[in-house]
Amino acid sequence: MDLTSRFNTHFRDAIALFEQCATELSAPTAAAAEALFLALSSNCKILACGNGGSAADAQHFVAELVGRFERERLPLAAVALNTDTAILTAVSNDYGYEDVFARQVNALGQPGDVLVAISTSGNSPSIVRAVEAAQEREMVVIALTGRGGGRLRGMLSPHDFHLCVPHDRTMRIQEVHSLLVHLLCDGIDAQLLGDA
Ligand SMILES: O=C(CO)[C@@H](O)[C@H](O)[C@H](O)[C@H](O)COP(=O)(O)O
Ligand SMILES: [Zn+2]
Repeated sequence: MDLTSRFNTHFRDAIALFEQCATELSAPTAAAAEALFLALSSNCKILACGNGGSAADAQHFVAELVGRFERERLPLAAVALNTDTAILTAVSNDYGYEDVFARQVNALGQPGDVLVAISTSGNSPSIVRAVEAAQEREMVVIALTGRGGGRLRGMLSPHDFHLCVPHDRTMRIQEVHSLLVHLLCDGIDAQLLGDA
């Protein structure tokens, strides 16, 4: 097995996708970063959720906001909904896994808050329900998806933001999501602290 050649193909596929995303996603990601800054400036908060690798992305995003990204600044109001094992197990056990994030959105979400919903397929029921709950609570939704956006595509309103990676492979989509998380952090800090 020629792993070197295999990995070379991965690098080239990732480079081509990042090139395409630079063209297609820079503007919508800038708009999403502006919405996040506006919410934080209005004393609203950010909730983030995802499953599996996307759960890690949601935690990563929130850690950059509550801790810091590249520059010193005040901590920012953000919560990852996929981190508290007592809540995750209780809600899954008592209501079903589909409600695991929606229940927390209903507990914490206020009008003007932002839900960052991360799903490579756009079809995970727990994420779909979280988005429904956020919309019922008049929150703004920023959806990071792939594969055309799945069910989430048809649910988003003109006030929401859809960052859909134009690829069908989960690993490739997640690689771009990881960059998008950093761009959103960079965009918030640039608006807070100026260009650096
Ligand atoms: O990271 C990976 C695969 O690369 C997995 O853990 C993956 O995130 C899980 O299968 C998720 O449950 C997929 O959910 P979603 O992205 O379709 O919402
Ligand atoms: Zn993964």
